[in-house]
Amino acid sequence: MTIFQFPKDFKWGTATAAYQIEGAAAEDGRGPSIWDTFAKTPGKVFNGDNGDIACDSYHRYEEDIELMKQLGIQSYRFSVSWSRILPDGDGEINQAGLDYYHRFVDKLLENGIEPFCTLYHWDLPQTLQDAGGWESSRTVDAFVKFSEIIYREFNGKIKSWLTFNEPWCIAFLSNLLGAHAPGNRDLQTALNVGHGLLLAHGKSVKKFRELGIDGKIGIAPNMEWAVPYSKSDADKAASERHIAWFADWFLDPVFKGEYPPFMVDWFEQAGAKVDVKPGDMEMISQPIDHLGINYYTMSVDRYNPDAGVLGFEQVDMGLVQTDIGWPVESRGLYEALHHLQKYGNIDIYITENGACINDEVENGQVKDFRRISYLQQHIAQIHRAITDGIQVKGYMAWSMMDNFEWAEGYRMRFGLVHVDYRSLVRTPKESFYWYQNVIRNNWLETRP
Ligand SMILES: CCOCCOc1ccc(-c2cn(C[C@@H]3NC[C@@H](O)[C@H]3O)nn2)cc1
Repeated sequence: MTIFQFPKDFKWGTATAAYQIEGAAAEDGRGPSIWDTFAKTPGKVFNGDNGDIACDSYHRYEEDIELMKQLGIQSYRFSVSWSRILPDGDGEINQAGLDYYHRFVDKLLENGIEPFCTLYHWDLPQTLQDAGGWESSRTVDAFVKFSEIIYREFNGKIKSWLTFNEPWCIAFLSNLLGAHAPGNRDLQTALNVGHGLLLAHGKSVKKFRELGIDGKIGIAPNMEWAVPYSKSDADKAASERHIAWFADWFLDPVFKGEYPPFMVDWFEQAGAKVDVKPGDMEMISQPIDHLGINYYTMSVDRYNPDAGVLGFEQVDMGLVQTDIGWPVESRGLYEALHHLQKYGNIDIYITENGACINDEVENGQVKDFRRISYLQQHIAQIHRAITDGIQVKGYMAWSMMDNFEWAEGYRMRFGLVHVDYRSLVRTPKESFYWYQNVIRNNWLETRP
């Protein structure tokens, strides 16, 4: 057996997002978001599932926080529903929305749990989408207004902040691949959306500094590690495009003030170009304090000019897969963390990592041993990176509880806690108790 001791100030946590757990979609003044619209568009979400009820955490947050306390986490990552605060995106403030998040954050603090807040986790108010979405300066300005309201309201209560969750999903999954809301399938739109959200990020960070908010702020890209299928230059270039598509396309602007030139060229060959205005890149590259990284899987890539805009296909190498079909390869997390060092040795939080394992409750238990194996492998790789001097400061398992997994609806379960969506009964899984032990010890034990 090996013991991996973590630094004494390492933060163990879990993560969720508003639309995925809250429910109460039209309660207390909340306005519709693009996910309310998308989920109710036939054929977009498995089984026609939507977030009307979800885990009903809007009403059950005290029970959820009790489970977090039992788990022993130091930090809980959540997101704010923008359309609960500004129902039409940039108009009148809905005080009931602010009141809810005060009750919620106060309950976390009462229980000694640090609130780690994501401002934007995909639920754009529909009125802003109707007005052009992230391609429009109105949405960019509205995000700055929304973030300023939350900064001012929770200054002193919330000290860890993220502007955007998974820019790749917001820009490309949602506007090139069409798999997520609003479901566009156009490369130029995707590039415009990516630039819009980066501008909003930079302007919001600038506002955060101007207000003198007591805390730290960053952004949370999702990363997929990729290796070439063969030694050919074409396959090597394909895997490099894959990695850059998810990470560098957003992190080069934030840290270097420019898009990665080789990707700019690749997209231009595909007929699309970002319209960068004077001052944009200076605004986007406001210094940040930490980086959230969401990691789930890695890929073996082969060049294929017919395989979509990026010209790579993922080769099935027979790896164990989770129930959503993602290969399990924890070494990709280690490699991804080293890849990020080119931006400097910035504080990094693993803001999402977890496994889709769809085990159900049997005799009051959920024996999700495959999730334990996944978590153990990935946490071990984090320890390996820390040993190399990489500043990983925390780990937030995705997810605290089973929830609405976007286009997959409720069939895909990532939670440490099982949710029965009919009764809304929560049942801690075996992985909950395993993680509780890791947190209590602040070390990981590999099985003998
Ligand atoms: C038409 C082609 O479609 C291909 C699907 O391609 C992807 C890629 C990546 C994802 C994905 C999902 N998650 C988990 C979430 N992260 C944020 C949190 O809300 C979790 O629910 N991470 N990445 C989904 C789909």
